[in-house]
Amino acid sequence: MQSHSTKRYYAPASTGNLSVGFDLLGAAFEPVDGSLLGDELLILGEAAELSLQLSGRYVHQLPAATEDNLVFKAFYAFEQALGKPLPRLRLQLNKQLPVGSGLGSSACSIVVAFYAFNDYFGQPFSQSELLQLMAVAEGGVSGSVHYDNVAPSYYGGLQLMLPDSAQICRSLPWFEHWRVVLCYPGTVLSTKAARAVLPQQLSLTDSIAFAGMLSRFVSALYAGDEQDAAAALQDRVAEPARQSLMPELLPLRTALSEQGVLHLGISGAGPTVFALCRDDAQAATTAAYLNTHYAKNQDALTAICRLAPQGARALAE
Ligand SMILES: Nc1ncnc2c1ncn2[C@@H]1O[C@H](COP(=O)(O)OP(=O)(O)O)[C@@H](O)[C@H]1O
Ligand SMILES: N[C@@H](CCOP(=O)(O)O)C(=O)O
Repeated sequence: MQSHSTKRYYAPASTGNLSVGFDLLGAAFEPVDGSLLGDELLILGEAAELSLQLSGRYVHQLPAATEDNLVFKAFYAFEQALGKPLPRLRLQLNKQLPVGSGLGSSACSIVVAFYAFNDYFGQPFSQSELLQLMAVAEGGVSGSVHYDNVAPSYYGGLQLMLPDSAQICRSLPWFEHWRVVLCYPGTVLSTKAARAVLPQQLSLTDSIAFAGMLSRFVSALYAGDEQDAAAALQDRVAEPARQSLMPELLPLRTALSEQGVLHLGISGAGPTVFALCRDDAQAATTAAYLNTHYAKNQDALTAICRLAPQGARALAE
């Protein structure tokens, strides 16, 4: 039961890379049916000890020890960054995103936690300071700092990372009628493991292709050229190395492409795939197709989404 002083916070799921922007591009998504696809954190009150209750559809995928939970770690990281002791909180994490899924699950818990602590303790950190704390925490999980999940989950929308810029990232335009079907098969693939297969170096040809395709995508978004934007969704960095971890990707892409789907790519580090659809009708048939041909077990999740304009936020109590 919630007490009167309970505060509720939420952060949305995100797709890192969006095929064309390895570690540099990420989008927050929300189901078109109005449901929430993301983690929720409740601050139930204050107490002598920090505590965390766990609930939600994917609670069974979380580490058994509370101390290993990223929400717990986020509290201590927040306190350390602040440089003064904070009152201990009674927390509840409603874990609605599968872990090791490619839906930015670790980032989502990190983002909702830092957002909640910053709000609860009177906004001691600016947005970009908070985002940096989130990215460092995410780097602790995946093995290297990358912003392509924390930035969209925090700010919402489609975010392009801006290396060496104080602003860190910037929102890009999007085609409002586009739909994205996210399909998580129900099997776990850790981001760390999926990063371990990546090449340590790119050839000059691949480097130019990577920069070129990302530029083409961004330029097409600004030009309002939907066809060219979809055509630019090509991954020259991670996908070639990760195909062996996701052998169903190419056959699924071929089948969906024959049905007119604009693109099928790996969401984050996988195993979730995202299908870019031109409208609601195509998204519905694509969701049914992926549910039949890619979902593996009861943990599987298929959602028809649109870009989430809003990221982390407080929910009505
Ligand atoms: N609240 C949490 N949400 C997600 N993962 C968590 C959480 N707390 C701890 N973890 C651990 O963090 C790691 C997240 O794995 P990762 O492959 O990065 O997931 P994802 O790709 O879905 O973000 C796992 O080892 C998981 O046990
Ligand atoms: N750019 C990262 C994105 C990882 O996303 P996740 O949702 O799988 O954690 C990568 O491709 O490694």
